Amino acid sequence: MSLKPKISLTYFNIEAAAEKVRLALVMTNTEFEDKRINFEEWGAMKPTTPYGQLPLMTVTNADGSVKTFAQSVAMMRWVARKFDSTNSLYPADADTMLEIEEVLGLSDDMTKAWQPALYLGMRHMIYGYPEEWPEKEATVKRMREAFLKEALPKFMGFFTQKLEATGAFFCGDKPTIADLQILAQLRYFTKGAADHVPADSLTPYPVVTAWMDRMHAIPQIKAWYKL
Ligand SMILES: N[C@@H](CCC(=O)N[C@@H](CS)C(=O)NCC(=O)O)C(=O)O
Repeated sequence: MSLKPKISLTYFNIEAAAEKVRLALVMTNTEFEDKRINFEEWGAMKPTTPYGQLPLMTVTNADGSVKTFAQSVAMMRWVARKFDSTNSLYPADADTMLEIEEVLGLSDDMTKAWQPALYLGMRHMIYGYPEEWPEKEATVKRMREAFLKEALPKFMGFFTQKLEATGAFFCGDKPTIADLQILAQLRYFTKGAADHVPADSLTPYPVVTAWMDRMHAIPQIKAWYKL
């Protein structure tokens, strides 16, 4: 019998990049240490990490060997491939994989559209930039409002089309890692988590919010968020 490796996931005490990995671990009923550090601890830890970024995942195998990995999407794919006994979260079959990867690519495109507006408002905090220039706050506001007005409806339209075609999840009748990544990505827009991004930003997209409700009703996810 092969024993499951011990997994420790280190990130900040937020959802963001680590949440899709946590969701893959939760969905596959894989025990893990959910290690959350604060920004002060991060200052000391950053120079010791391979790429100066979190999340990091440490895997301790049954033979005692230990390896640490970066890159959240790689972690999510690995967890799903390795631990999903139903083989439906990220099947190895090439045709299914292509469908899943297409949706993951679409989600990445949305992230690229959002990140400039997000990071301009946060980089003084994360990277310690000495950031007070005139018009900064107004620029952040303008960029975030432009995202909500132009890019968000475009991506919600794409997501709606995909979900209407299946009537269930992004790639068929079962959730895959594409659903996990997009759920983690969209929850942010329902929480009032960023300035100028209202908690009802997704209300105009009922097909997408109904899918979010479906995801939140999955027993492991429901328990994870204590819903
Ligand atoms: N491609 C990486 C990106 C990781 C990343 O951007 N991490 C950010 C937080 S979301 C970070 O560690 N920022 C702190 C820093 O750069 O000092 C991944 O998906 O894991």
